[in-house]
Amino acid sequence: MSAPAQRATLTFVTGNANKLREVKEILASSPDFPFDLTNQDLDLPEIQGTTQEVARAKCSAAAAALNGPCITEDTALCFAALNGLPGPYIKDFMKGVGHAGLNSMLDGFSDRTAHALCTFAYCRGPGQEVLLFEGSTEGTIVPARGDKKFGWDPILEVKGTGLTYAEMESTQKNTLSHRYKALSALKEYLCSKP
Ligand SMILES: O=c1[nH]c(=O)c2ncn([C@@H]3O[C@H](COP(=O)(O)OP(=O)(O)OP(=O)(O)O)[C@@H](O)[C@H]3O)c2[nH]1
Ligand SMILES: [Mg+2]
Repeated sequence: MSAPAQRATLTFVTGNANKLREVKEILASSPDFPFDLTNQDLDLPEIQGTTQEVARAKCSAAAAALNGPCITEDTALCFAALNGLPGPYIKDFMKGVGHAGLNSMLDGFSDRTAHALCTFAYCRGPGQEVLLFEGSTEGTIVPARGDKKFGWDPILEVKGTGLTYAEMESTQKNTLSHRYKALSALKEYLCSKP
C-alpha cells in the first residue's frame, strides 16, 4: 500500500501564542484545510496606516524573510466614536492604558460600540502579491468581565450574546469571532485553489 501524499506546509508568522492557539483550535474542526500549519515568530516591522496597509507590509516582509509562502494576521479593535481608532494600534493602547483606560476613552460619548477586525494575509513568496481576508465582529466596550488571559477579550461584549469574549468558552468564541470569520475566508480561498 502506498504512503498517503504529504500535504504542503504553510507557516503562520506570529509571536502571539493566543492567536496561534485559537487558529489551531479553529482549524482542528476544518479537516479540509489544505496545509499543515507551522509557526515562526519573526520580528517584523508593523508600519502605520490602514489595517490593510499594515497587513500587506507585514506579510510581504514575512515572505521575504522566510523565502517562502506564509500567512500573517493582524487584529484591530475599532471604536465607532473614535472613527475606528485605536484600530491597528490597539496593542500599544492596551499596554499603555489597559482595560480601564480603554473604557475611559469613551467616557463622554454616547456610542460605546466597537468592532474587532481580523485581517489574515497570504503571500506565496518574496515579491508576490499579498492577498487579504477580513473578518469582523461587532460589540460594545464594557468594564472588564471574565477570564483575563487574552488581551482586550474581557472588555468587548459581543452583540447579541450579553457576554464578553472572555466570558465565553473558547468553543463559542471560535464560532463567532473576528478571527474565525477571517480564517474561514482564507480557508475558502485556499481550498478553491488547485
Ligand atoms: O483580547 C483579544 N482578543 C483577540 O482575539 C485578539 N487578537 C489579537 N489581540 C491583541 O490585539 C493586539 C493586536 O496586535 P497584533 O495583531 O500586531 O498582534 P501581536 O503583535 O500580538 O502578534 P503578531 O503581530 O506577532 O501576530 C495584540 O495586543 C493582541 O494580543 C487580541 N486580544
Ligand atoms: Mg504584531
